[in-house]
Amino acid sequence: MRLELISKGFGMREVLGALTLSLARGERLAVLGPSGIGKSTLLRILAGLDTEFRGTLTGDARRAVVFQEPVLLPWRDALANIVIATGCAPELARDWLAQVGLAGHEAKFPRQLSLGQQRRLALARAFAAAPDILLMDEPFASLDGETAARMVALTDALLTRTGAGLLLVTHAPDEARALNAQAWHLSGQPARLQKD
Ligand SMILES: Nc1ncnc2c1ncn2[C@@H]1O[C@H](COP(=O)(O)OP(=O)(O)OP(=O)(O)O)[C@@H](O)[C@H]1O
Repeated sequence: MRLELISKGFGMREVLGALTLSLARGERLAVLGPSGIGKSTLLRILAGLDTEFRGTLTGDARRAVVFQEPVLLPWRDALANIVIATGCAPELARDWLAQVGLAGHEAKFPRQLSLGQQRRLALARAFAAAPDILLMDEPFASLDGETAARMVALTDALLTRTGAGLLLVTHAPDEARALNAQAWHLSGQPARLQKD
């Protein structure tokens, strides 16, 4: 997957300036920067969720996105949340639930799960889609320290096991380090990407 961005703005305001970013399976990249700089905007472009930009996005990598809020279907149980979103077989969904430590929680509804468990369900759903690249937007924010550390370790293990690439948007350099992700910084107005 390769993005050659000329610019991205909202209305008259240019948020992102020219930048080039390539990412393949097995590669890990973290995009850091202050609040409001354009990190989520960049992730949404890479995810294919925002096509209103000047530039080109090329490649046929399968992508899955994990947002800060788990964005689950409230009236469907954990298993159905994965099956409906990905179209995968129930057995595969069950296997992914087990891999994120949610075996036995298949029939629970999102409101019956803690925030940490909901985040793990969202992670299982993302991996069940068999992505080449996992795009994560502040996925560890607002979890307590221990839960966040466990989730980072789990993400690291699943990325290694599946060979998926990672683009992580975060405020936290230590998350990038813990995931062995190369850190890039967004700064300036309009924002540019700089290697650490
Ligand atoms: N749909 C939109 N319409 C108008 N402006 C927007 C829209 N989405 C984002 N922006 C603006 O673009 C800028 C970048 O926003 P973005 O959410 O990408 O920043 P961020 O770096 O992800 O911030 P945070 O770390 O707080 O999530 C902000 O000034 C924001 O107000």
